[in-house]
Amino acid sequence: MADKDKLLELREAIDQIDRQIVRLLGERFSLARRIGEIKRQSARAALDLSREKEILSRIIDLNAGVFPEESLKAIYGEIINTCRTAQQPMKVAYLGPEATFSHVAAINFFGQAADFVPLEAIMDVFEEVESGRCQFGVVPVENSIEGTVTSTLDAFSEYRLKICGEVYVPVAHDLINQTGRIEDIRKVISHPHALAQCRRWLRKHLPSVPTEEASSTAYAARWAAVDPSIAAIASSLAAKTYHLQTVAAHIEDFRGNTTRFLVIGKESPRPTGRDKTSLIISLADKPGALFATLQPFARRGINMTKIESRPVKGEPWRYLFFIDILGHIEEEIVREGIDEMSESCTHLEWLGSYPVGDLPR
Ligand SMILES: C=C(O[C@@H]1C=C(C(=O)O)C=C[C@H]1O)C(=O)O
Repeated sequence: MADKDKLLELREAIDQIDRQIVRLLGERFSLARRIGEIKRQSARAALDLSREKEILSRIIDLNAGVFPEESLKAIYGEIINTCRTAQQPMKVAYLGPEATFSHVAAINFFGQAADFVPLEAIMDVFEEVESGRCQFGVVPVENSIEGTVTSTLDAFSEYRLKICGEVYVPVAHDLINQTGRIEDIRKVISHPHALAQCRRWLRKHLPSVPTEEASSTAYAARWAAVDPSIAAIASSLAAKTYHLQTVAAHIEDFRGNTTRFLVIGKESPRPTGRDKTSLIISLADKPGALFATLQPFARRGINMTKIESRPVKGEPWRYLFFIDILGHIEEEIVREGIDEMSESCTHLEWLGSYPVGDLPR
């Protein structure tokens, strides 16, 4: 057969497969909608992360190895995210404006099909979810260089919301402006953290150009979009969103900079087999109080991944402790550990159990 005929034949086979894929995607979407109706009748949550995890690992096993695994995961992730929206409108509040790293985290967790609502402050995100105007919210909780985002921790003691998931986002900073030319830059604008994280690069490449602080990297990008003399340090999503060009990518002085985000909602997901549990406790004012509260986990071999103290507002020198442990509250060993812990603290609140997020590679 001539090359031309062979090409036509193979392309016809691909067209045929695409028709099947699109038909099957529609069928999958309709089935998800029917499942959604049953869930509604029985007042079950639409989002079922443990079922999603089962599906994803089965899909990876089914793959004969020809199709690259990371791409398969990404495609399937997006299919599942879209099928979720057949069951429930996924309205997701995040710390805006558009193209912040919170937005990147929200897209990573909920896919492109969700309805994203940018808000001005972390408190607003909690408010929007508590009021039910959004089903979920995404807020930053910790950066690997700058440490804890204290306003997020503080909001947990004011709102009765649960953690539904965590997302780790690599923080890569790009220098962006209208032309992509370094010669056009008269001022560099960004969030103080981003400026601090790119200090050495700026000193080397733009030594005489002044910098100015903005309330977020995305605001800085918005600014650059209306002023050709300004460059912003922001995410590549910000460059795309505000139609800017990249002068230089990855200008951060330290690689591996990562931010952990929390997904908040009204209820926590079921166990998936690899989960984390978050708690807030307060202690009696006596020697060994913290030691006594943590012992129930140590004895059971439960790994504590984080402990952080925050002052109690209006009660000087009293503290709340935020604790993360590995495991789900529905696992007996975790439940018992928490029950025993509650005997030695003055207050204990379960913030949620949720799947452990993947660390960026
Ligand atoms: C379809 C379902 O609902 C949602 C969508 C899923 C999917 O598209 O595979 C899986 C779990 C749920 O988050 C289901 O529960 O089976």
